[in-house]
Parts: sequence; structure tokens; C-alpha cells
Amino acid sequence: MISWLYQTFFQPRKLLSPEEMSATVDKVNAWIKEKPIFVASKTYCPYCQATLKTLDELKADAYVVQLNTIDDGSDIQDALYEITGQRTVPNIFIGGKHIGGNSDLQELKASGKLDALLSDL
Ligand SMILES: N[C@@H](CCC(=O)N[C@@H](CS)C(=O)NCC(=O)O)C(=O)O
Repeated sequence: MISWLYQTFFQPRKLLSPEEMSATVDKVNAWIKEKPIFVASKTYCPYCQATLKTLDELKADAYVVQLNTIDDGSDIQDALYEITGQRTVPNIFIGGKHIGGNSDLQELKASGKLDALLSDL
């Protein structure tokens, strides 16, 4: 139990070498470029759930990476910070353009600009 608690909450993360970090940034940039809609998410995050619900309602097919379910999720989050200056999730890209987080997506929806962005895909 003590060992599980330590490994889950306190085990220090292995930091990436500059080369590994650069490879992760390249991987994330490829998703941004190649996926019409890319969302970095976490399964327990209510803002992420709101974003995915909105995209689903608009029948917008997103490539979703759930960072908390994969081994390199923290590295991808670091790469996203390097690329966008944003560390929080959801981190949303549409048509290669950085949208921001859920509040940014909801503002775009409310202003009618989200439909235009999606129809350009
Ligand atoms: N205003 C942001 C709030 C996003 C936010 O606070 N997300 C939390 C998760 S629910 C987060 O990223 N926390 C830092 C982390 O998980 O590393 C939005 O609308 O997207």
C-alpha cells in the first residue's frame, strides 16, 4: 500500500533528454498538422468532457489523446506547453490552428465562428 502510494503520487518523473523532447514536440506538431481536429484531454477533466460533448453535438470528429491514460502523457503535455504556452487541458486545435481551452471553444461556438472553422475543414 505504502509502495503503491509512493509510486502513484511521489515517484519522480524521468525527465526527457533534449533529443527526446524534440522528438515529442515533432510528434505533437505532426498531429496538429495532420489531424483536422486534435484535442489533448484527460479523462477526469470536466472541461475536456464539455469540449468533447460540444464537438460530438456538432458531429465534428476529433482525434483525442487522453494524456492521463498513456505513458508519455506528461511529456506530451510538456511539448504542448512548448508549442502553445498552454499547459492545461483540453488543448484544442482545429485545422492546424491553436484554439485554446474549453472556454475558448465555447466562446467560438457562441459567436458562431466555430461552425465556420469546422466547415472549412
Ligand atoms: N479555463 C480552462 C480550464 C482548464 C483546466 O483547468 N483544466 C485542468 C484539468 S480539469 C488542468 O489542465 N489542470 C492541470 C493539469 O491537469 O495538468 C478551459 O476552459 O479549458
